[in-house]
Amino acid sequence: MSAPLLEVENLSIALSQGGKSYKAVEDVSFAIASGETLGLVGESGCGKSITALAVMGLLRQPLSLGGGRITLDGGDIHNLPPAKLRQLRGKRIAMIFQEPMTALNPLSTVGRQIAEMFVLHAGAGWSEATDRTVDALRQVHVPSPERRVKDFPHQLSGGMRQRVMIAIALACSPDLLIADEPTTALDVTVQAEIVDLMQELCAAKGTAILMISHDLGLVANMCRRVAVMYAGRIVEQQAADEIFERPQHPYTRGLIASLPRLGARIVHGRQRLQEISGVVPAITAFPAGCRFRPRCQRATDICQSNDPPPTPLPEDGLVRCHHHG
Ligand SMILES: Nc1ncnc2c1ncn2[C@@H]1O[C@H](COP(=O)(O)OP(=O)(O)OP(=O)(O)O)[C@@H](O)[C@H]1O
Repeated sequence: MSAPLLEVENLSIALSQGGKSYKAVEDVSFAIASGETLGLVGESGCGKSITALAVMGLLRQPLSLGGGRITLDGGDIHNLPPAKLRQLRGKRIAMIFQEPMTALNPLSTVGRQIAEMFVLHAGAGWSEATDRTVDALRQVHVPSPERRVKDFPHQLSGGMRQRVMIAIALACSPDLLIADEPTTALDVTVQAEIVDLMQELCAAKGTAILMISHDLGLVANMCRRVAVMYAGRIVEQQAADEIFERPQHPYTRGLIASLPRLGARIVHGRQRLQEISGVVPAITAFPAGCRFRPRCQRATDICQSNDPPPTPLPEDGLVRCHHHG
């Protein structure tokens, strides 16, 4: 891989609760090169979103940076003064969230919210920004953009709002887009359109993507590499096709088995999917040894007593399991 654009090294995120400190995320490392796509996948509560917040420099109490380094082009993000960090967000790193309604200002027209990006981050005047806004809406295939700029977020459908979020995020051609479950709240047909659009625009602008999702199928389809997260740690990281061909961690296998497949057995009109039994443990109750042990069919004594260290796999991959393969 060429020199990384973003490098996250041994990231830990601390959670303060009831006078105690817990590690919500521990020893997480990954890198993304310019224009590359990396998927971060895992069930709800594994620590994907707070990892993204750490990359954006947006961790707030009770969460804080517990250790490690996050660098963009070699510069430590967390050492930047607040004003520089604000500049970096939007201009170099942009983020799209699951529910655009919470990220958009309900009291401001969508046109104004896009134009602000050009004014704040690209030094444009308001009249130039307004012209560029219409173009930006056209790029994300919003019909009649000249009229839509005057709409407020509640006047748009969920899919159109997410297109507006993409227009805002990509307005200044950022180096990195972090997309946190960007399609989860949308209808399946709209989901595919939004993913295609995001990929197409990022490829045209050379923007790298950190795609966060619980859906391994979606992530593997659109990303070159995939990092699988479980209970605050990356348990496997590999090229996307390798993850499907040769999954190494029992958790990754479980995620694959729970994906709907074409041609799979249909029982009572529905596909029977294999769910991973049990739930992700709470941060305050991570089990000793391997954190996946209570849910793992391969677990043996060593999994209870010893935390599995990261084992290197070919092509910069890694797995954390005593019985991988
Ligand atoms: N502000 C907060 N205060 C306390 N705990 C938090 C806070 N934010 C997140 N957490 C906890 O941190 C853990 C990881 O949360 P995170 O949102 O990163 O998970 P996730 O993998 O992105 O799942 P989801 O898709 O549901 O957001 C969860 O146990 C969550 O309850």
